[in-house]
Amino acid sequence: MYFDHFSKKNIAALYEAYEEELRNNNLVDFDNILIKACELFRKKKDVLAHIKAVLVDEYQDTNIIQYDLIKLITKNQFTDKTVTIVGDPDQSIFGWRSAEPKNFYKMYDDYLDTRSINMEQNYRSTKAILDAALHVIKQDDTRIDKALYTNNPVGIPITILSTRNEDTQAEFVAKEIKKVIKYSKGLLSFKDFAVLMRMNSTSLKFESTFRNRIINVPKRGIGEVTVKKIAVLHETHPGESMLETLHSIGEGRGSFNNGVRQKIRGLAMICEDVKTMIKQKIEISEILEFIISATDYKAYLKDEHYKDHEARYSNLGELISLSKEEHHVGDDDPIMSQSQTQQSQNVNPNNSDVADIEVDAEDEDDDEADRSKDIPDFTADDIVPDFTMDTRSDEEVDLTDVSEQQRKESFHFTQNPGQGESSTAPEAAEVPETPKEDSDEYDTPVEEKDYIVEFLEYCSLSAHQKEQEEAEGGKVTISTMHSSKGLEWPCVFIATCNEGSIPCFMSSDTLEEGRLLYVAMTRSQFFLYCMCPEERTSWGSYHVETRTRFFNDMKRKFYQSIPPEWDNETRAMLAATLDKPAPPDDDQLVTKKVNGKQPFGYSTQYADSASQGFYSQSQGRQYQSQPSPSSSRRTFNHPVGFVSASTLKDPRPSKRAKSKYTAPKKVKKDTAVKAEPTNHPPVKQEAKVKHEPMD
Ligand SMILES: Nc1ncnc2c1ncn2[C@@H]1O[C@H](COP(=O)(O)OP(=O)(O)OP(=O)(O)O)[C@@H](O)[C@H]1O
Repeated sequence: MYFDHFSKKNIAALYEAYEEELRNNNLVDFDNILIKACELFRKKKDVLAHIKAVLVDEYQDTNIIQYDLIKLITKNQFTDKTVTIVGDPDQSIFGWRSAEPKNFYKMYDDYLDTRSINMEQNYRSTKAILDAALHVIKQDDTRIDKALYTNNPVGIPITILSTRNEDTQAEFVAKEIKKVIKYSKGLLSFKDFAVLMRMNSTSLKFESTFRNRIINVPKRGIGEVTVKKIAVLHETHPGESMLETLHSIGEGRGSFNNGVRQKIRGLAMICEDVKTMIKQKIEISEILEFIISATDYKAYLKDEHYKDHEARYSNLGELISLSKEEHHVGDDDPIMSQSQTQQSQNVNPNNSDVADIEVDAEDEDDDEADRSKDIPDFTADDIVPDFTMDTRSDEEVDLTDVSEQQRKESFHFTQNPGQGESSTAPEAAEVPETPKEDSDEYDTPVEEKDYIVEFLEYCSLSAHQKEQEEAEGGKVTISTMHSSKGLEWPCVFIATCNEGSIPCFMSSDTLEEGRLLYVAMTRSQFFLYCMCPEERTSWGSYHVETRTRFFNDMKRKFYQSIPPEWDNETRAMLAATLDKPAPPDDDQLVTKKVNGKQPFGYSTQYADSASQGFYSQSQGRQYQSQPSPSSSRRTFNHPVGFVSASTLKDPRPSKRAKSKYTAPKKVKKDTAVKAEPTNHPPVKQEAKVKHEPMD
């Protein structure tokens, strides 16, 4: 309806106005970059004279104008140069932004001596993942078949797992990530996991669940880039305090988007409030409490320090208690002296950035393997089956020593004469004077804020964020399928593999949706989980969901409907796939079988001759696809919220599926990667087309 009213005429007028605005501001958008480059290369061919060769990657995503650009650069009297293009028609996923798979065939017309080289070896994924992904992509019967193979380990079948709804899906993923890290014994950390989804909106559930469970979410605050921009602005205005810079940004200085500007404005307001509190000699404990609350520091700790946020938060409590205690500053106190020296030499109290205060709870010197032990076990409400893996005591972060140490070394305060017991103001010599009413608050003498500055300075044991992240194994990636293109992770979860989501109800090109799922699946190196919630809520109402058609008729040996089981062989295969040394075998790591069957649905016969065993380059060790001798049998009980995918053909079509996807089989002529009737040789996977200079 909206579009009906918005006639083509209006759109044309709007576009003209948009172009005018770009011109007035001396700007070009991405499309214009291409258009203007083509214009330039047509008019001034000699600007291309220095180009010797052209290499185009992700060729399957080029559109018509990009193809013209390639031609302009490579085929004129100045630049009749070699061009090499690399692309995979099966990964053509940008049809909606005019990518043109037919560009592959155009190449043969325009470059007559084109040679193509098929690159069919996959170095990334296990054979099990490739098999499942090929099942999906092969449903496009218009595509050119290719003979993909890998010398990687067979691996384990992919997991296609039903969950009750999207909440339990996110819960499962959060817990499974922790479990896999734990069982991998140092092979994997958070950075090795990705959750991929068709639509951005799906990420919200994961973000909130990860906040609670893994405490690992994309940054929403003021990031590193913004901090750098603020610093540059500050430096270009000598004599201005940092707080003044923040205020000026809040009022519109510099190029920040509205969201960031608002955050900076908020930060400046917090600083102002703190200054006022200091002036009013408010107790440090109260100021601290205010800062913690105003900066939502608790949430920050949860986000950034998944492992020990509670311990860190209680450490802040310690700090507040400490600030309420009665202490005396000794002149010969080495800590005090050092602190004073630093302060008088270096510290401009006006620059103290309250938002950067970070209280570190412990030394992070434990290695990766030890860290994995720190991951808490699942709680009673776990939806993950009860694995028999040894759950040896997960070390809680012990703050006792830290707190004690901190207490010993802490900055000492004395009770402010005339104030109550809870007063935290320093002794008389260090009591800040109340600034004169008319004094410039930014010029407040250093001495006046000694007690605050020193206290904050001393207590701020901040670690560089990047080092911190590195120490904690990075972050789980949450990404759309489109954005995952070209990337890879040892463990990938694909969320909401349901009809309506993939293929997406908004897409008219089902084949492209299949390719998109193929791209997502082939991002994984070893573990691949395809999650299928049975119910979803959209716009306030429930829908029964159907698993995506792309999994229909998948061979049973290609997938399992329970989470992967772990044994030493799995871990050895994981290590071999990642080309890492395998951790020593662990008798506690139990192979589990479902009803006595082969745990993964893959029999040893499944492995082809090339992969009957597999070889770890790193260890020079030959592994066989045989069950571990230490394996024991186990039957799974599926707990609440966890539903076994007993069959991939869900007999119940969802309401949405019914309405949107009653006749999905027809291939739209203009959207498939269908070959034009042509005499050209077929293009296969990763076709490299090379054009030698023509005579
Ligand atoms: N010759 C090789 N030997 C060993 N490993 C390789 C080789 N070529 C590529 N790899 C590894 O295989 C993985 C995939 O490689 P790369 O990203 O170049 O492939 P790609 O074809 O661009 O993948 P995609 O298009 O699916 O994203 C990477 O981990 C890379 O290091």
